Amino acid sequence: MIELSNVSKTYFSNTSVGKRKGNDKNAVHALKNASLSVPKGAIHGVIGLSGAGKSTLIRCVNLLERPTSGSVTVDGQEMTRLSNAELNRARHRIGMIFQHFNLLTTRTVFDNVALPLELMGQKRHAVLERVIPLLEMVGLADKADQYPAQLSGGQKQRVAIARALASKPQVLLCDEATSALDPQTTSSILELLRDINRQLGITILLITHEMEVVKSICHRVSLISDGKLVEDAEVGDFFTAPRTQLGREFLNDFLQLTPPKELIERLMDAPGHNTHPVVRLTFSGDAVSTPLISRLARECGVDVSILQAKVESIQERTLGLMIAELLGTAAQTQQAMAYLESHQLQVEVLGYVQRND
Ligand SMILES: Nc1ncnc2c1ncn2[C@@H]1O[C@H](COP(=O)(O)OP(=O)(O)OP(=O)(O)O)[C@@H](O)[C@H]1O
Repeated sequence: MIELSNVSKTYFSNTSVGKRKGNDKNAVHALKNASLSVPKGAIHGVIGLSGAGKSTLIRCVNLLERPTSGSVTVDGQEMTRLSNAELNRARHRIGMIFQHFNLLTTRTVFDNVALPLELMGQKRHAVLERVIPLLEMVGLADKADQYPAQLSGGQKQRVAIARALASKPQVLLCDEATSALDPQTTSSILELLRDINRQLGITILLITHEMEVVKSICHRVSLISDGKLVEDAEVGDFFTAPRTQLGREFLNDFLQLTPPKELIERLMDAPGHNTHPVVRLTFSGDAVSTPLISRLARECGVDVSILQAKVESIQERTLGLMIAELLGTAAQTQQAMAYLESHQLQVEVLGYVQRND
């Protein structure tokens, strides 16, 4: 449904032709050869740090930003080749919501939702027939005559969602749609988006910097870093086995499983006299319910001192995480790590600590 093929976007500080040819030292390469494929009916998340290029990417889908190179295809139509008139028509099939809602403050709730229909030249009775059910769907039928200033953040986003759906789009783009909302309102908006996806079959592409959003509603996720898409995975896989260091950092921040500060201060990069490895273990699937830690003691002669542990449920997959110190000789701890890896645990050595006992 949405295909980005080698999309790059460079912002030039100076629009002169000579500078555009590559001499502009202040040019920002916000997207670098990004390729992405979102099938019909999917909810796809793009996660990344601030400045990574998320907004640029999502705005390239409906050409609010025109890519510098590459192609964007939505529902079989190559957006990057359309004339302005064709692009306007194509945009009716792509709804968009924003972090700060972008409602017109001088229009009522009803009139905000009606706006895209009016712009399409629809008659009043057709507008009425479309807007009332939309307001019912987002739970705001009783607020039709109110103005945005009279609404909460969550209610404003509901109006924005109804407005985005007014032209019966097949794709909904969500630009940090819940970032300005508290956690409870965030989950109610995410639930609404999930319902819209299920009931109307609308394909959703969302950008976020929050793992919770990805965990709650996405089927698949891409990780963006410095303008490049560096991971693309099923959500369950991303949460159980991120392939990049940045992916692991997002996961660790989300799970808040970092070694205690006191331990970090004592961690050494390399093993030394009387040191023991401190490891972060990630396990999923069968490994969660297997008593591997007690087997380490029996089979490798290694004691395990557990410093932190957590079990999370992510879209019907169970994920276990643990930070532990492995106590034994160098040969024993090596054997223990190999044993864990052979049972599909991911083992990351965080460093080494000295023990004097
Ligand atoms: N109109 C613009 N002109 C020049 N540079 C821009 C423009 N828009 C974005 N950038 C730059 O492009 C890079 C990517 O910005 P973008 O807004 O896409 O990132 P983001 O991941 O959405 O960040 P955030 O989460 O902070 O909104 C940044 O370095 C940003 O400063």
